Amino acid sequence: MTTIPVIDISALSSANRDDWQPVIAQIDQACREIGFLAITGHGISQHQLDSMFALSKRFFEQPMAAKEAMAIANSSNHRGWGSHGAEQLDPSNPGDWKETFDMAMDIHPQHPVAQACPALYGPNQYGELSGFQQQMNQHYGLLMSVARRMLRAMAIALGLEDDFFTRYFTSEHISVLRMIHYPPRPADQVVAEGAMAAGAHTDYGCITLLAQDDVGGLEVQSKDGSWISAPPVAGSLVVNIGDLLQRWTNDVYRSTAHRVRNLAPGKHRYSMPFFVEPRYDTPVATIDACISADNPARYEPTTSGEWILSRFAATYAYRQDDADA
Ligand SMILES: O=C(O)CCC(=O)C(=O)O
Ligand SMILES: [Fe+2]
Repeated sequence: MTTIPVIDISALSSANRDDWQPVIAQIDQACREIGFLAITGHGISQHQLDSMFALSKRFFEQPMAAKEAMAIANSSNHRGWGSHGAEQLDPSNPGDWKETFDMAMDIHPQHPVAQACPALYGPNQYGELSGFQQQMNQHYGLLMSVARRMLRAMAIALGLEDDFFTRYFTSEHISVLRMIHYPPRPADQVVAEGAMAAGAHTDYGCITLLAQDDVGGLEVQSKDGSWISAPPVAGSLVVNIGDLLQRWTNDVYRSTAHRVRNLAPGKHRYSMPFFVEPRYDTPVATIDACISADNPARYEPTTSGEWILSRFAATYAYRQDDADA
């Protein structure tokens, strides 16, 4: 495979269930073979995506003090603005060069889910930008409706009830909308050969829906280890499988490593991943239909919250080791 498939999912919105099947088969094949696809016909207009990128640009152009006032480091539930660039510890070996903003459902600290799992639930930090909170929340709703359609298609493809996955997204799920700005690296920064704007990683959750601007640079690792480009396709969203869904499906669906190539000097890049993650107490036990003689059960049962928190912990340990090195 040298490209990721582009699939028009408009038939999934048909009232006639028979129309869904050809699209479901294409999605299923992409999830098994490469874990990455691009979708069109998802119902979010180019105009809406453009207005979100314009909002993102305005957001990141705010003065540093305004962004620092909503620093993710001051949030107990991973919401707000983060900059790896500003915290670069070793300028001769710079890693990712990006700033981010994370938001999710805005939940009062007294809500039972926030009481039960304060590391994943709580308030957002929006700052002062006019209209920002409303636009982010409206876009979050649009993306969630696409995510539900995709999760329903995957459930049907795997021979499960239509709502096998979506039932864990009816309320208090932990999906996160992130905006990313990859600024140009400073002229005096020494960049190692092969340095990436975003290093190779897999995503934690069930699926990710990604909007990218027209700069390009996203690459996906294929089964043979080679890197293939996932170039911008106008109006599309990139969809990829995350580790939690790979685990749930006993590796039938693949969570694939991806990275973003370093940008040409002076270039800015903007992207917007939406990490689709179910309620913290979702039981994630290997789906029976994904177990066979050739593919025996590989994983112990876990919960969504336990899994996501273990991945956060691993990331922090890794970063800590990195800093100590
Ligand atoms: O910026 C991109 O295109 C990819 C971002 C990404 O993979 C991530 O944030 O998990
Ligand atoms: Fe990613």
